[in-house]
Amino acid sequence: MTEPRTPVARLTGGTASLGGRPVLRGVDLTVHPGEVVALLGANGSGKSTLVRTLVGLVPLTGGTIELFGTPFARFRDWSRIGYVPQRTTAAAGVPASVREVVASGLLDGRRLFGPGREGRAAVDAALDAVGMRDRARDGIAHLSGGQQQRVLIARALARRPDLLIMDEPMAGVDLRSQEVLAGTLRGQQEQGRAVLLVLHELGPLEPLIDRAVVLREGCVCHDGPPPRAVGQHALPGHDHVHPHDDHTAHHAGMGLLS
Ligand SMILES: Nc1ncnc2c1ncn2[C@@H]1O[C@H](COP(=O)(O)OP(=O)(O)OP(=O)(O)O)[C@@H](O)[C@H]1O
Repeated sequence: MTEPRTPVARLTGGTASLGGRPVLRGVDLTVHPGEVVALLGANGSGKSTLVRTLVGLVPLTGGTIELFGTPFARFRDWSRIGYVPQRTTAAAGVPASVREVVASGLLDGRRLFGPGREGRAAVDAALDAVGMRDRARDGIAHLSGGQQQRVLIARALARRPDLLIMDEPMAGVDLRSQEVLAGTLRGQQEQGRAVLLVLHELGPLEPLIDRAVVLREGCVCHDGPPPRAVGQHALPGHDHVHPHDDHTAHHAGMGLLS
């Protein structure tokens, strides 16, 4: 008999409030090793809040989180988790080079993760993985939105995370960046590492998704196979608009997996 594998993340009965308003209202979510899980739902359904509770950016008001089998309060092994936040235009004001941003992904608490040479190799590998090695010395502010997204993915990949969490990585990015993202998902899958990604629709990533969890008004209304072909737009209550969606993803996305 095989040992049941410890989930990489488990949220049980999770509740959270923002600005005094309940945003998560009793959410159960489990991510197993090697799984690629999509978190779907309409604007404001609580997707970002959910992933932010998992990385400690939003406190739970009720329920429990376990990461790699360890209760949240005792979890210290943050280098096993990579987090790519929802992209904003804030990067435009950051005077850092691509390499510096990626290297910052190796900061673990107050110390650099690993010795210098090993750290540099990890940064190079992450830059290669997203096709940005040749831009390493460029300022992040000089990149397109999609390229900035790739740098943030590389920043998370530099840790070689066992759980990679990405919040709307497809929003408003170009075709090449979508391809990089799909390659990242495949790479994680092949290495038996888990991915949790917030998406507003499955789109061309659908074949790479093992399971979809759909939130509606802070509750899980579906947890199972990805809603096939018709995508998330067929789900009741779907009404998603995205502020930085430039429609590139929708028009160019079909070439993603070819
Ligand atoms: N800092 C905040 N203070 C108060 N309310 C907030 C705050 N951040 C988010 N909210 C509200 O919490 C709810 C859930 O937001 P959240 O960003 O988790 O949803 P989402 O499903 O990720 O939405 P989107 O698809 O638009 O990113 C929304 O109604 C939002 O307006």
